[in-house]
Amino acid sequence: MMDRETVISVKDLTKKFGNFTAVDHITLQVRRGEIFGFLGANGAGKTTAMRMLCGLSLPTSGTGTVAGYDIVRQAEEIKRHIGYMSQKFSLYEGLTVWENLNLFATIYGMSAKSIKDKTDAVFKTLGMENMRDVLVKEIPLGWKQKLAFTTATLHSPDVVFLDEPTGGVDPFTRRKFWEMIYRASSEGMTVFVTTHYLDEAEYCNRISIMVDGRIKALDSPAGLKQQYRAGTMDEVFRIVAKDAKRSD
Ligand SMILES: Nc1ncnc2c1ncn2[C@@H]1O[C@H](COP(=O)(O)OP(=O)(O)OP(=O)(O)O)[C@@H](O)[C@H]1O
Repeated sequence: MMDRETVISVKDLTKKFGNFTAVDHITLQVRRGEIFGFLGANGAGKTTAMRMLCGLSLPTSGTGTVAGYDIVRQAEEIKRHIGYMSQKFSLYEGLTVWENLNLFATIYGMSAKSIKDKTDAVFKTLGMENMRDVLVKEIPLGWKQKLAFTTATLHSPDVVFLDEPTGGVDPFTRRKFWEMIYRASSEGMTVFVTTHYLDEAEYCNRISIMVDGRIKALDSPAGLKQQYRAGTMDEVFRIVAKDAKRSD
């Protein structure tokens, strides 16, 4: 039986495309408030696995629950209880910062009052008050990422899935983005994040490393470094992924 603090739990999750097994029997559990890093080389199967966890794609076999809902039978419920941000985040470039927030909040079914309270708080925390009426296409990438994270979490989901959320920005801007992740996690939100930046892997509570559709390693950054006698996560990753066949 799953305990109440387990927010993601999957067993032998598998996805095949024809004869090709993109995700091969992965098993993992993630706790409430945990920051879980989902690493793997290109083509390892991260996005495919994440889509199944978000209720966007059905597994070929295996079982699992996200936020207490069954990934096969209750995909629609899952979509309501999670947030999702991908690298090509879904902001509307031709709308202002405020209009974007308002649009997503309305889609989530939030009341006018809670939209106002929440967005006022967001502008304040992010120091974005003076960007309220600026078109999204005119703000820097780092701000867009923060805004995309904010829109993905406005409805206080149990889990937020972040697919390479900080692609293309410098280490300082990435660090700032991670401050938002920590804040969300300290408020009890579970964060499931893929990244290619191994410095970011160090910020996670636990990490799994996928190779050719399978989870080859899973532990805290310190635990993995110890296990592989490595000084950095970069080294750990190279050791674990060295026999990968799919990486390009
Ligand atoms: N709809 C599909 N049909 C056929 N093959 C697919 C499909 N989606 C993904 N694949 C294949 O499954 C494998 C895993 O892809 P996936 O996008 O999940 O990897 P990833 O780990 O997210 O990689 P990246 O870091 O490059 O995004 C790849 O070999 C990909 O070509």
